[in-house]
Amino acid sequence: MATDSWALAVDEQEAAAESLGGLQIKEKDETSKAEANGTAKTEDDGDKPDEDDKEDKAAQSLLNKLIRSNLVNTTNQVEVLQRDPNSPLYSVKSFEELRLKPQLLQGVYAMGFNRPSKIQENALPMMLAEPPQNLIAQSQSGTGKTAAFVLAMLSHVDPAHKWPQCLCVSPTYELALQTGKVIEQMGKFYPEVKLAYAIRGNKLERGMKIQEQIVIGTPGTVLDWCLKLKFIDPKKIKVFVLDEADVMIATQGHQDQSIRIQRMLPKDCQMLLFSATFEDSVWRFAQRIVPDPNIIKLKREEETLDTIKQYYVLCNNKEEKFTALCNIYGAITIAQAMIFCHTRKTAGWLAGELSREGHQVALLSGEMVVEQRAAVIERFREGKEKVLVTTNVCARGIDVEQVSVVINFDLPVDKDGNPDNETYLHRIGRTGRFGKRGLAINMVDSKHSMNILNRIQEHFNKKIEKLDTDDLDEIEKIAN
Ligand SMILES: Nc1ncnc2c1ncn2[C@@H]1O[C@H](COP(=O)(O)OP(=O)(O)OP(=O)(O)O)[C@@H](O)[C@H]1O
Repeated sequence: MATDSWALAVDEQEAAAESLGGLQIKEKDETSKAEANGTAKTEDDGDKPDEDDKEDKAAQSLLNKLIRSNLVNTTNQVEVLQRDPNSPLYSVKSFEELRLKPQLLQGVYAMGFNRPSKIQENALPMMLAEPPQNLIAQSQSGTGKTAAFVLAMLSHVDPAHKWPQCLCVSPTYELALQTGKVIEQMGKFYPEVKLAYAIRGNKLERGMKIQEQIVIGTPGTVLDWCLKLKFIDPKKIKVFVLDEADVMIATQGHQDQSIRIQRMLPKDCQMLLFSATFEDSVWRFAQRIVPDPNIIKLKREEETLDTIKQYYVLCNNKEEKFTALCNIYGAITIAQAMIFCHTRKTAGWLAGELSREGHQVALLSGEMVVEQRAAVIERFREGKEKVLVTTNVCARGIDVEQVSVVINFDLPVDKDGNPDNETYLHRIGRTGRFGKRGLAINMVDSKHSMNILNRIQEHFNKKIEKLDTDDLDEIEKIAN
């Protein structure tokens, strides 16, 4: 299906992904994974839904970090539960109030932070208090948790001591590297403090002792370094951070390893745990890791369909859906659109067809590793491409504010073929705060998909209007 310009666009995307630097781009063994999963039946000629539809929390979290350049705004209030309810509740509105070391304040400002984020206002005074306080903090990705605990670790180390004093565990190698980068950035003007990575592949000579004051790594390697190889003396650790607890517990074995690490630490070691979500399993785990915690929670901003105009278009097959799409493009001006497909095959086909029609198309699908996906999204955000065709892989977590038109080329369904209301809302919903008007167009091509649409409509109790894409006047109206 590839046309020259399409092939060129893919080359450009791949080059962009490679130039992202820092992290290695790895090939994934998609074929064998897809074969292993070969039973799934879909509307698309037996084609399989994108492999990465399966929740991959670590990849999602990494993608979020790679594409995010700013704090996520929220109007919700922070909830604080103090261990000692009688002690005054401190919160700060500026970094100066924290009496940070000048080198660290310089680092914070060099990163472009003017004032603490919502979660940092309460978390930082607790984390920097004397005596140290334990903390469990939950808030969505992008609200400033990493920056907060990095600042706490850097504040607590004594650079004169050449041994590990702060230990941070992350669920994956890549996530550990990302946090390491923040430590390096924030500690830029504090060069006496050094950082070591306890990650697979980082082999040290037996018998040696680590001199770096901060160690960041994955639970298995950290445990080995403390217990088996004795590179780290856990009794000298003053601050223990467990990051991304929700991602951590999704991986077999990480929970036990983390608990075993925690048990080796001294009683007065400060324990800090962070999570983007707080389901019961995370909460139970958090309580095993952090004794006598203070708790800070920041609710996620709710998405709504209130400011969205929703339509559906009746078609018979994917070719007709494509024609309808072209008619829409012919009638209204669409600055940028995201188009969601159920399978990689449909997404690839559609991207090729659109490209043939002269659209600048970006394609996002499961065979790309996270860094490549991040690069494609980045290019789209910069406006280099006007249409982003994607499978479910990026339905979550990407926040492209300028996109006002979302097209469900296939309706979102879960693995059992039922309507996936949550994904529907997440794709087209907007937070009240950024209540820009949006347009959502759903393509319906069978009785089955009409049924899905009706159920989505019922679920949200919001009418989805029928749109006749052969009638140009009618299409023009929806843009007003
Ligand atoms: N006080 C602040 N002022 C401005 N920007 C900030 C501040 N704190 C953090 N940031 C920036 O906001 C973004 C999100 O912060 P951070 O990574 O700490 O959030 P997080 O809650 O840990 O999310 P994630 O788990 O996805 O990393 C980063 O780009 C970070 O540099």
